[in-house]
Amino acid sequence: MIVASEDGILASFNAAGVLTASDVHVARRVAALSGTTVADDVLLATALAVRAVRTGSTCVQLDRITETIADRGDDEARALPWPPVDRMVRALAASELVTGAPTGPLQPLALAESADGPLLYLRKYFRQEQSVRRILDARASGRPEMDAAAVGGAIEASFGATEDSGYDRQRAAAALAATSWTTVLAGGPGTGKTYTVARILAMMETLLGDDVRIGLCAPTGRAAAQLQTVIGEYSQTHRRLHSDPKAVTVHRLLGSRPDGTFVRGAGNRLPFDVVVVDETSMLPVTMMCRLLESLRSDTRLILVGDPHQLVSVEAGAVLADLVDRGVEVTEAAELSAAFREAASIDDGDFTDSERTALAHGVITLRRGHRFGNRIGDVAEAVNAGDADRVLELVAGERRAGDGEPGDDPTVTLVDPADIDGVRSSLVGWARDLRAAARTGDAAAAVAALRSHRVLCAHRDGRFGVAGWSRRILGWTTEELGGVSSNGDWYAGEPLLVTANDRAQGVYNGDSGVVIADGDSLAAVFERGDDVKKLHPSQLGDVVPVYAMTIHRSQGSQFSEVTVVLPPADAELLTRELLYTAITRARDRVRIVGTPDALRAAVGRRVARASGLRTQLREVGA
Ligand SMILES: Nc1ncnc2c1ncn2[C@@H]1O[C@H](COP(=O)(O)OP(=O)(O)OP(=O)(O)O)[C@@H](O)[C@H]1O
Repeated sequence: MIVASEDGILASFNAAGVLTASDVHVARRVAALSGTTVADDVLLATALAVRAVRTGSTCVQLDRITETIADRGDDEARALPWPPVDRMVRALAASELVTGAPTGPLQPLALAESADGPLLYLRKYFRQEQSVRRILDARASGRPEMDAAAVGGAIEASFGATEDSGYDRQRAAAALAATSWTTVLAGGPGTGKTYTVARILAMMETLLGDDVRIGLCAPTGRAAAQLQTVIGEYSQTHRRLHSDPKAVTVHRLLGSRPDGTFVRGAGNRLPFDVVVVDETSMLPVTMMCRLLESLRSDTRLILVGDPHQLVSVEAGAVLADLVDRGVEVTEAAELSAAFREAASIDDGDFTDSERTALAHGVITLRRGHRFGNRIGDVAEAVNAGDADRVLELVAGERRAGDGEPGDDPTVTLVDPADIDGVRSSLVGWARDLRAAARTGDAAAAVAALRSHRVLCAHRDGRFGVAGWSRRILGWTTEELGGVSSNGDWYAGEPLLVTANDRAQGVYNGDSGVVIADGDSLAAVFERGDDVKKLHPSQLGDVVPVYAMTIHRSQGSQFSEVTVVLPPADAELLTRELLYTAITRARDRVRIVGTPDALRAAVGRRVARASGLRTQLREVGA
């Protein structure tokens, strides 16, 4: 939207789409805090800092602004009157918005020097990031006193004896968690992060006693419910966990109040001995900061997640920053003797960069336990940004009778003009779903539901969820017959929950299916090996789901996934998005899109600026 009242420097940036109307308004309000006229360079920099937060960064990396914003093949943005960076930095360093005015303490901006060049922050995010850094550094400066032999014994008790003498990263993760105050447990989907967490908790009980207080949390209600299911199943099957911890959202753990404040904080810390955060990649810096401030210094913190996945829509990608930071830090990194002994490892087991990461409490699981190698190989090539390799691995879709089935069909690229194969697969999916649902077989219905899912980058438009849902409904109606037209549920209808409902135990992003239930209908949701059944009147916010956004699919798994790519120039189409979509599948992936779109996705990264990866020096502090 164009801001009609804006006639200064921001107008052309607004007209070119670099700044939104809200960026302009917020920047003007921030600038007004100085009480004097603000130089154009400072005003523009302020608006770019506001824009940075809107697009998920905690700061703007000033010497990369034209690169990250203008060089997206957008001539209009490139032709804007971008000021020279050094002039902008000088103006900022002298600005009262950065230094504070003699008349008052207001300093809404923070300017810092870093190895990544000058960074400009809205001060709130600077403070949060600094707080995260300070607390993590303080926690890393000491280690829990542990008897290595006891830790080794507890690991063996919870993971079981092993004959394999090689380096086992899951066991090493447990040794790290026992001997560090903060552990980052990273890994792709299906690498056994949750499997390892369950065993780490059992190990902690052995080491710290059955009355150890464990806090389990995740950024979303659904992720928390999933964590709970896996830990609960582990506890039941292995009869090991005595403390019966309950997983909640991070907000709930911290006691969030309706006014946006929290019960927990530096003055009222959490009572736990061990806190586990799952799906940490989705945790924004604001919540990470609040969580860290609420921890006692002798609480072990285990941050679990996949740093390559899509991150929170709010500012900050703390997990990815911590993983990168672990690898990039160059000072000599020492592994603790207790860790070495408990994990029974020697230096020959890993590379220098892995050693540095371990010394900073970061361990990355690498072995996939869920899907075949081909999906893992494609995901790895996507992460590495190797588009040629991705295209090599992704076979063209072959139709019946098309000749020799030479290539591995696990991951295929489907020409958007030729989607007959996708159509028949989806009609087959809907047929199985209806058949299972009509007999009232809940287990078969949820199995059919998870056998295929269409994932789109966008919500609206031809390539989005709206367009594809219409298309799939059209195909199924044509081939399988119509369903109720008055908006009532029908047996075999796939549903998506769109808001958390703790009372019923369903969460935003959960999918379920309607089945026959005697003379009536019920909705069923998969919960680990169990099924949750709810009556229509118990469900508020649900919509039919024939396709869903990749964002919403985070944390879900399907046997088969069809990924719809938007055109190559869609800004949303990024490496992280493609990676997240592909890794939702266990057995098969179809990518509907052109080779150009696939290349564009692999090439475009979500650029999230932050100062957490490097050392900072505040200018004018
Ligand atoms: N060492 C192991 N031995 C046997 N099975 C394993 C091992 N590690 C993991 N698994 C199994 O592999 C599957 C995937 O593990 P898990 O769910 O813990 O992975 P994850 O990394 O948490 O995945 P996601 O991030 O997708 O939730 C599970 O069925 C788990 O039981």
